[in-house]
Amino acid sequence: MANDLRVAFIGAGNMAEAMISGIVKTGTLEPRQVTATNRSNADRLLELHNEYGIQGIMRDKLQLSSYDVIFLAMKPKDAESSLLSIKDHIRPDQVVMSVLAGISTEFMEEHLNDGQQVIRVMPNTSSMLRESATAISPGQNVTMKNVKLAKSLLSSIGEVYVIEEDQMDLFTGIAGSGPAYFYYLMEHIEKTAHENGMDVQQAREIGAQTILGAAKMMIEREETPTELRQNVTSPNGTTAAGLDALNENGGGTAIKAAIEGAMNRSKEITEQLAKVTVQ
Ligand SMILES: NC(=O)C1=CN([C@@H]2O[C@H](COP(=O)(O)OP(=O)(O)OC[C@H]3O[C@@H](n4cnc5c(N)ncnc54)[C@H](OP(=O)(O)O)[C@@H]3O)[C@@H](O)[C@H]2O)C=CC1
Ligand SMILES: O=C(O)[C@@H]1CCC=N1
Repeated sequence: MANDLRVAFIGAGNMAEAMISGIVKTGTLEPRQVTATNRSNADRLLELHNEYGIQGIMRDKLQLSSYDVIFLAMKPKDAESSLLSIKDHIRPDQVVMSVLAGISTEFMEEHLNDGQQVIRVMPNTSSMLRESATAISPGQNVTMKNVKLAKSLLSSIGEVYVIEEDQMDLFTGIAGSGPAYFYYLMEHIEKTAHENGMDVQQAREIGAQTILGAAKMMIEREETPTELRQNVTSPNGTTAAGLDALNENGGGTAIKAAIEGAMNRSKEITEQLAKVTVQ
């Protein structure tokens, strides 16, 4: 990565930190190449500076023209005002990468000047450990050079997938929101283990190692998840009893509902913002 590349984050919350951690701790960028901004929370900026060595400055002090990449990392409700606030302070050769759920490249392009380069990005908080599943969908004006830049920058926080934008809501339901489903699963593993007499910390380690092992099997082995599940399941054994209980209690339906619930919320954000803009 070029050592004169400069990246600014507008919005220095959880997602920005997860990305900054991955980018800086892997040495992909030097801390001096990264700036994070907030509108009002100065303590947070100091915290990020102390932890990662990056620059933290208030949003109104940010010299936008000095950055090659501008990440938008505030909440979707603040997208429109943020886009309008950067619109006339950036050049067409700078690229705006947004991690905001439900904010389309079309919406970004409409709120920026003609020809502006934008990329929609959906990472997840596992960026912190370089284990994100991150999707990118380039807008219509982006150069191949900047798509490559996005891929190499984001590969420092995990795997990168270039997808069609019409799959972005679904990707958000699976991968952007996905870590939370596994944390929820773990909360219930811990609770059940505790109710049955196990120490919570020990249950956490055992549960996490089990999820990690299963994830690695799916990544590294050739068998499908169905074959892997069948390999665990002895006839009339313990797994069969567990899976029967999962099915009887709507396990599969709940997983589908979670993914589609998040996906539909992403679509809804897009639609709500389009309405606000038209009014
Ligand atoms: N958390 C996650 O797992 C993921 C989140 N995302 C997306 O990332 C975005 C941020 O989420 P998250 O980090 O969780 O949110 P947070 O609430 O943790 O962070 C948002 C930050 O943005 C700042 N902010 C808000 N408006 C502005 C503005 N106009 N200019 C500068 N800074 C601003 C806030 O500080 P202040 O109020 O001081 O300005 C705050 O620090 C969301 O759009 C979400 O959809 C995407 C993938 C995963
Ligand atoms: O909950 C949210 O809206 C964000 C987007 C994906 C994960 N967190």
